[in-house]
Amino acid sequence: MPADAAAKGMKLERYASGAGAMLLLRRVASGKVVSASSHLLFRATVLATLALVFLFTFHYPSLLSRSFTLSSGAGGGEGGAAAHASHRSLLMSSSASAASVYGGAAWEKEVRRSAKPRKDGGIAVLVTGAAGFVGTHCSLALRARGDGVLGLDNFNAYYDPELKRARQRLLAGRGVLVLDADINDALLLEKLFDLVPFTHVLHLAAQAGVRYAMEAPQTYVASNVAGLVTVLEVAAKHADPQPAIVWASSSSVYGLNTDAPFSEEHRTDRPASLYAATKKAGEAIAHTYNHIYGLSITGLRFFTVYGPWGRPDMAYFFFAKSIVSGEPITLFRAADGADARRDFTYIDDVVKGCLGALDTSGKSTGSSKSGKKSGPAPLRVYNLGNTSPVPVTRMVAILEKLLGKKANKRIVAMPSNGDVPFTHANVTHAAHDFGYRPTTSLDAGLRHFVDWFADYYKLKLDVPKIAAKVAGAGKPSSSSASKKKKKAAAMSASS
Ligand SMILES: O=C(O)[C@H]1O[C@H](OP(=O)(O)OP(=O)(O)OC[C@H]2O[C@@H](n3ccc(=O)[nH]c3=O)[C@H](O)[C@@H]2O)[C@H](O)[C@@H](O)[C@H]1O
Repeated sequence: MPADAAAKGMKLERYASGAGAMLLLRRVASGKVVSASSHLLFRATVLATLALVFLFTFHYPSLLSRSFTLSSGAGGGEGGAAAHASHRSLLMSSSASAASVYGGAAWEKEVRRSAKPRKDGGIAVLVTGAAGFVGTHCSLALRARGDGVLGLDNFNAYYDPELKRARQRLLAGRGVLVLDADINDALLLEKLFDLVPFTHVLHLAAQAGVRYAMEAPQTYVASNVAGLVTVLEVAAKHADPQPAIVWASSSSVYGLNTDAPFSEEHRTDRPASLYAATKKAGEAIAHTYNHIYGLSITGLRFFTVYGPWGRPDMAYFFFAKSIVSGEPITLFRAADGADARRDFTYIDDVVKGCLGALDTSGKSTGSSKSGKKSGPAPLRVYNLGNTSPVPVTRMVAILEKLLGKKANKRIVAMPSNGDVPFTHANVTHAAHDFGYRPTTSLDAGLRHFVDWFADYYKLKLDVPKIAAKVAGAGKPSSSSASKKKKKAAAMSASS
C-alpha cells in the first residue's frame, strides 16, 4: 500500500472506534496486516454512512416528505402527515419551505373552508398573488359578497414581505386563507384542485415593476411566463371541471404605441421592457390554452393601479415615503420635453373590473379527462384604466398637499430603462361587457392612500384636515373629520 493510501486508511479508521482503532493504527502503520485494514475500512464506511443517514433524516424531515404551508394563523396542520410526495420545481422560491406546517386532514379542512362559497350561487376562486396589492383587495371583495376564496402567495422579497404578511393577516381576519406557495409548484396546484372544484382562477401572481426587469430579467420569465404556463397546464389538464381564468396583463403591452387612448385593437408588438414582453407573451400563451384546451381566459390590462395597501416599489408610494423623510425624488421628463403621464387607476375601480370579468367569464369547454373541448371558449382582453392621464408632477403636487410637506424634486430626462412617456386607457369594451366605469379621481384616490399610509406607518399627519383642503371642502369640524377617517379606514379594509 502506498504511504499516502495507508495514511488515509489510518485517518478513516481512527473515526471507527476508540481503543480498537488505536490498535489498528499501530498495525496499519507497521504495514503488516493490509487485508485486516481493508476489512475494517469497509465496516467503518458502512457505519459512517448509517450515521449520516440517521442524522439527515432527523434534521431534515421536510426534504423527505411533502410540506404544504398553512400560514393564515387559522388552524394548524398535522405534523408529518404529508399530503403527497412531490418534487419542488427549480423555478420555485425557497421561501415556502422555511417554516412549513405539514398538510393533512386539518390542512385540507382549512383549504376547503376558505374556498367554500357562503351564499347560493357563489363562486369558488383560487387567487394567486393573494397577498399582493390587487390580490388582497380582490380577495376581500369576493369574500365580502359571499364567494369562496383560497389564496396563494410566495411572499418573495421583491418588496417588503412584512407588508405582504400584514395583508395576509387582514385576509385571515376575514376568513381567507393564504397559503405560502409558489405558482410553479404544479403538484400543489393539482392537490388544491383535487380538494376544491374551483370555478375560477384569478391569477394575479407575477413579477411586477417595469424598470426592475433590467436588474432581474430571469425572475420575470420564471413568474410571468413559466408560472402562467404552470397555472394553465393544471387548469387545462388536471382540474375537473376546468375553471375559467382571469389574469393580470398590463398596460405596458402597448409599449411604443402612440395612438391614444390605447384600445385593445391597437398594436402590442413593440414592448418597451422585458416586463411588458413577458405580459405580451402571456397573452399569446393564453391564446394557445384557449385554442387547444378550451379554457375560458380573460386578460386584464391594468393601468398603474394605486391605493391603500399598495406596492412600495411604485412611484406614488416611494415618493410619499421620500417626501415624509425629506429625501430627494427624481421625476422623469419625456423626450419631447413633456412630463411623464400616467392613467393612474384607483384600486376600488380595478377591483370592480376584476369581479365584473370573473362574473362574465363564461365557462371553459374542455375536459381534463378526455383532453377534448366541446366548442370554442371565451378568450377576452380588456383595458382597466381610469381614462384620464395625469402628469407625474401633478401626482407629486397632490402628495405634497396631502402630506403637508414639499418634495425635494430633481427632474431628469427619462432613462431608457423600459419606461414609456404616457399611458391612456380606452375602456369601452370593459364598460360594454361588464359595466366597468372608473369613478375615482387621482385627488380622491391619493387621499385614501395617504390616510392608509399615515395609519400603517404610524405617521403623525393631520390627514383629514389636509385631505379636506385638497378636496376643496374647507376645514372640517372634528366630527366630520373623524367620520371621514372612519370611512377611509373602512374602505381600505373592505375594498
Ligand atoms: O400599468 C402598468 O402596466 C404598470 O404600472 C406600473 O408601472 P408604471 O406606470 O411605470 O408605474 P410607476 O413605476 O409607479 O411609475 C409611475 C410614473 O412615475 C414615473 N417615475 C417613476 C420612478 C421614478 O423614480 N421617477 C418617475 O418619474 C414613471 O416614469 C411613470 O411615469 C407598475 O409598476 C407595473 O407593474 C405595471 O403594472
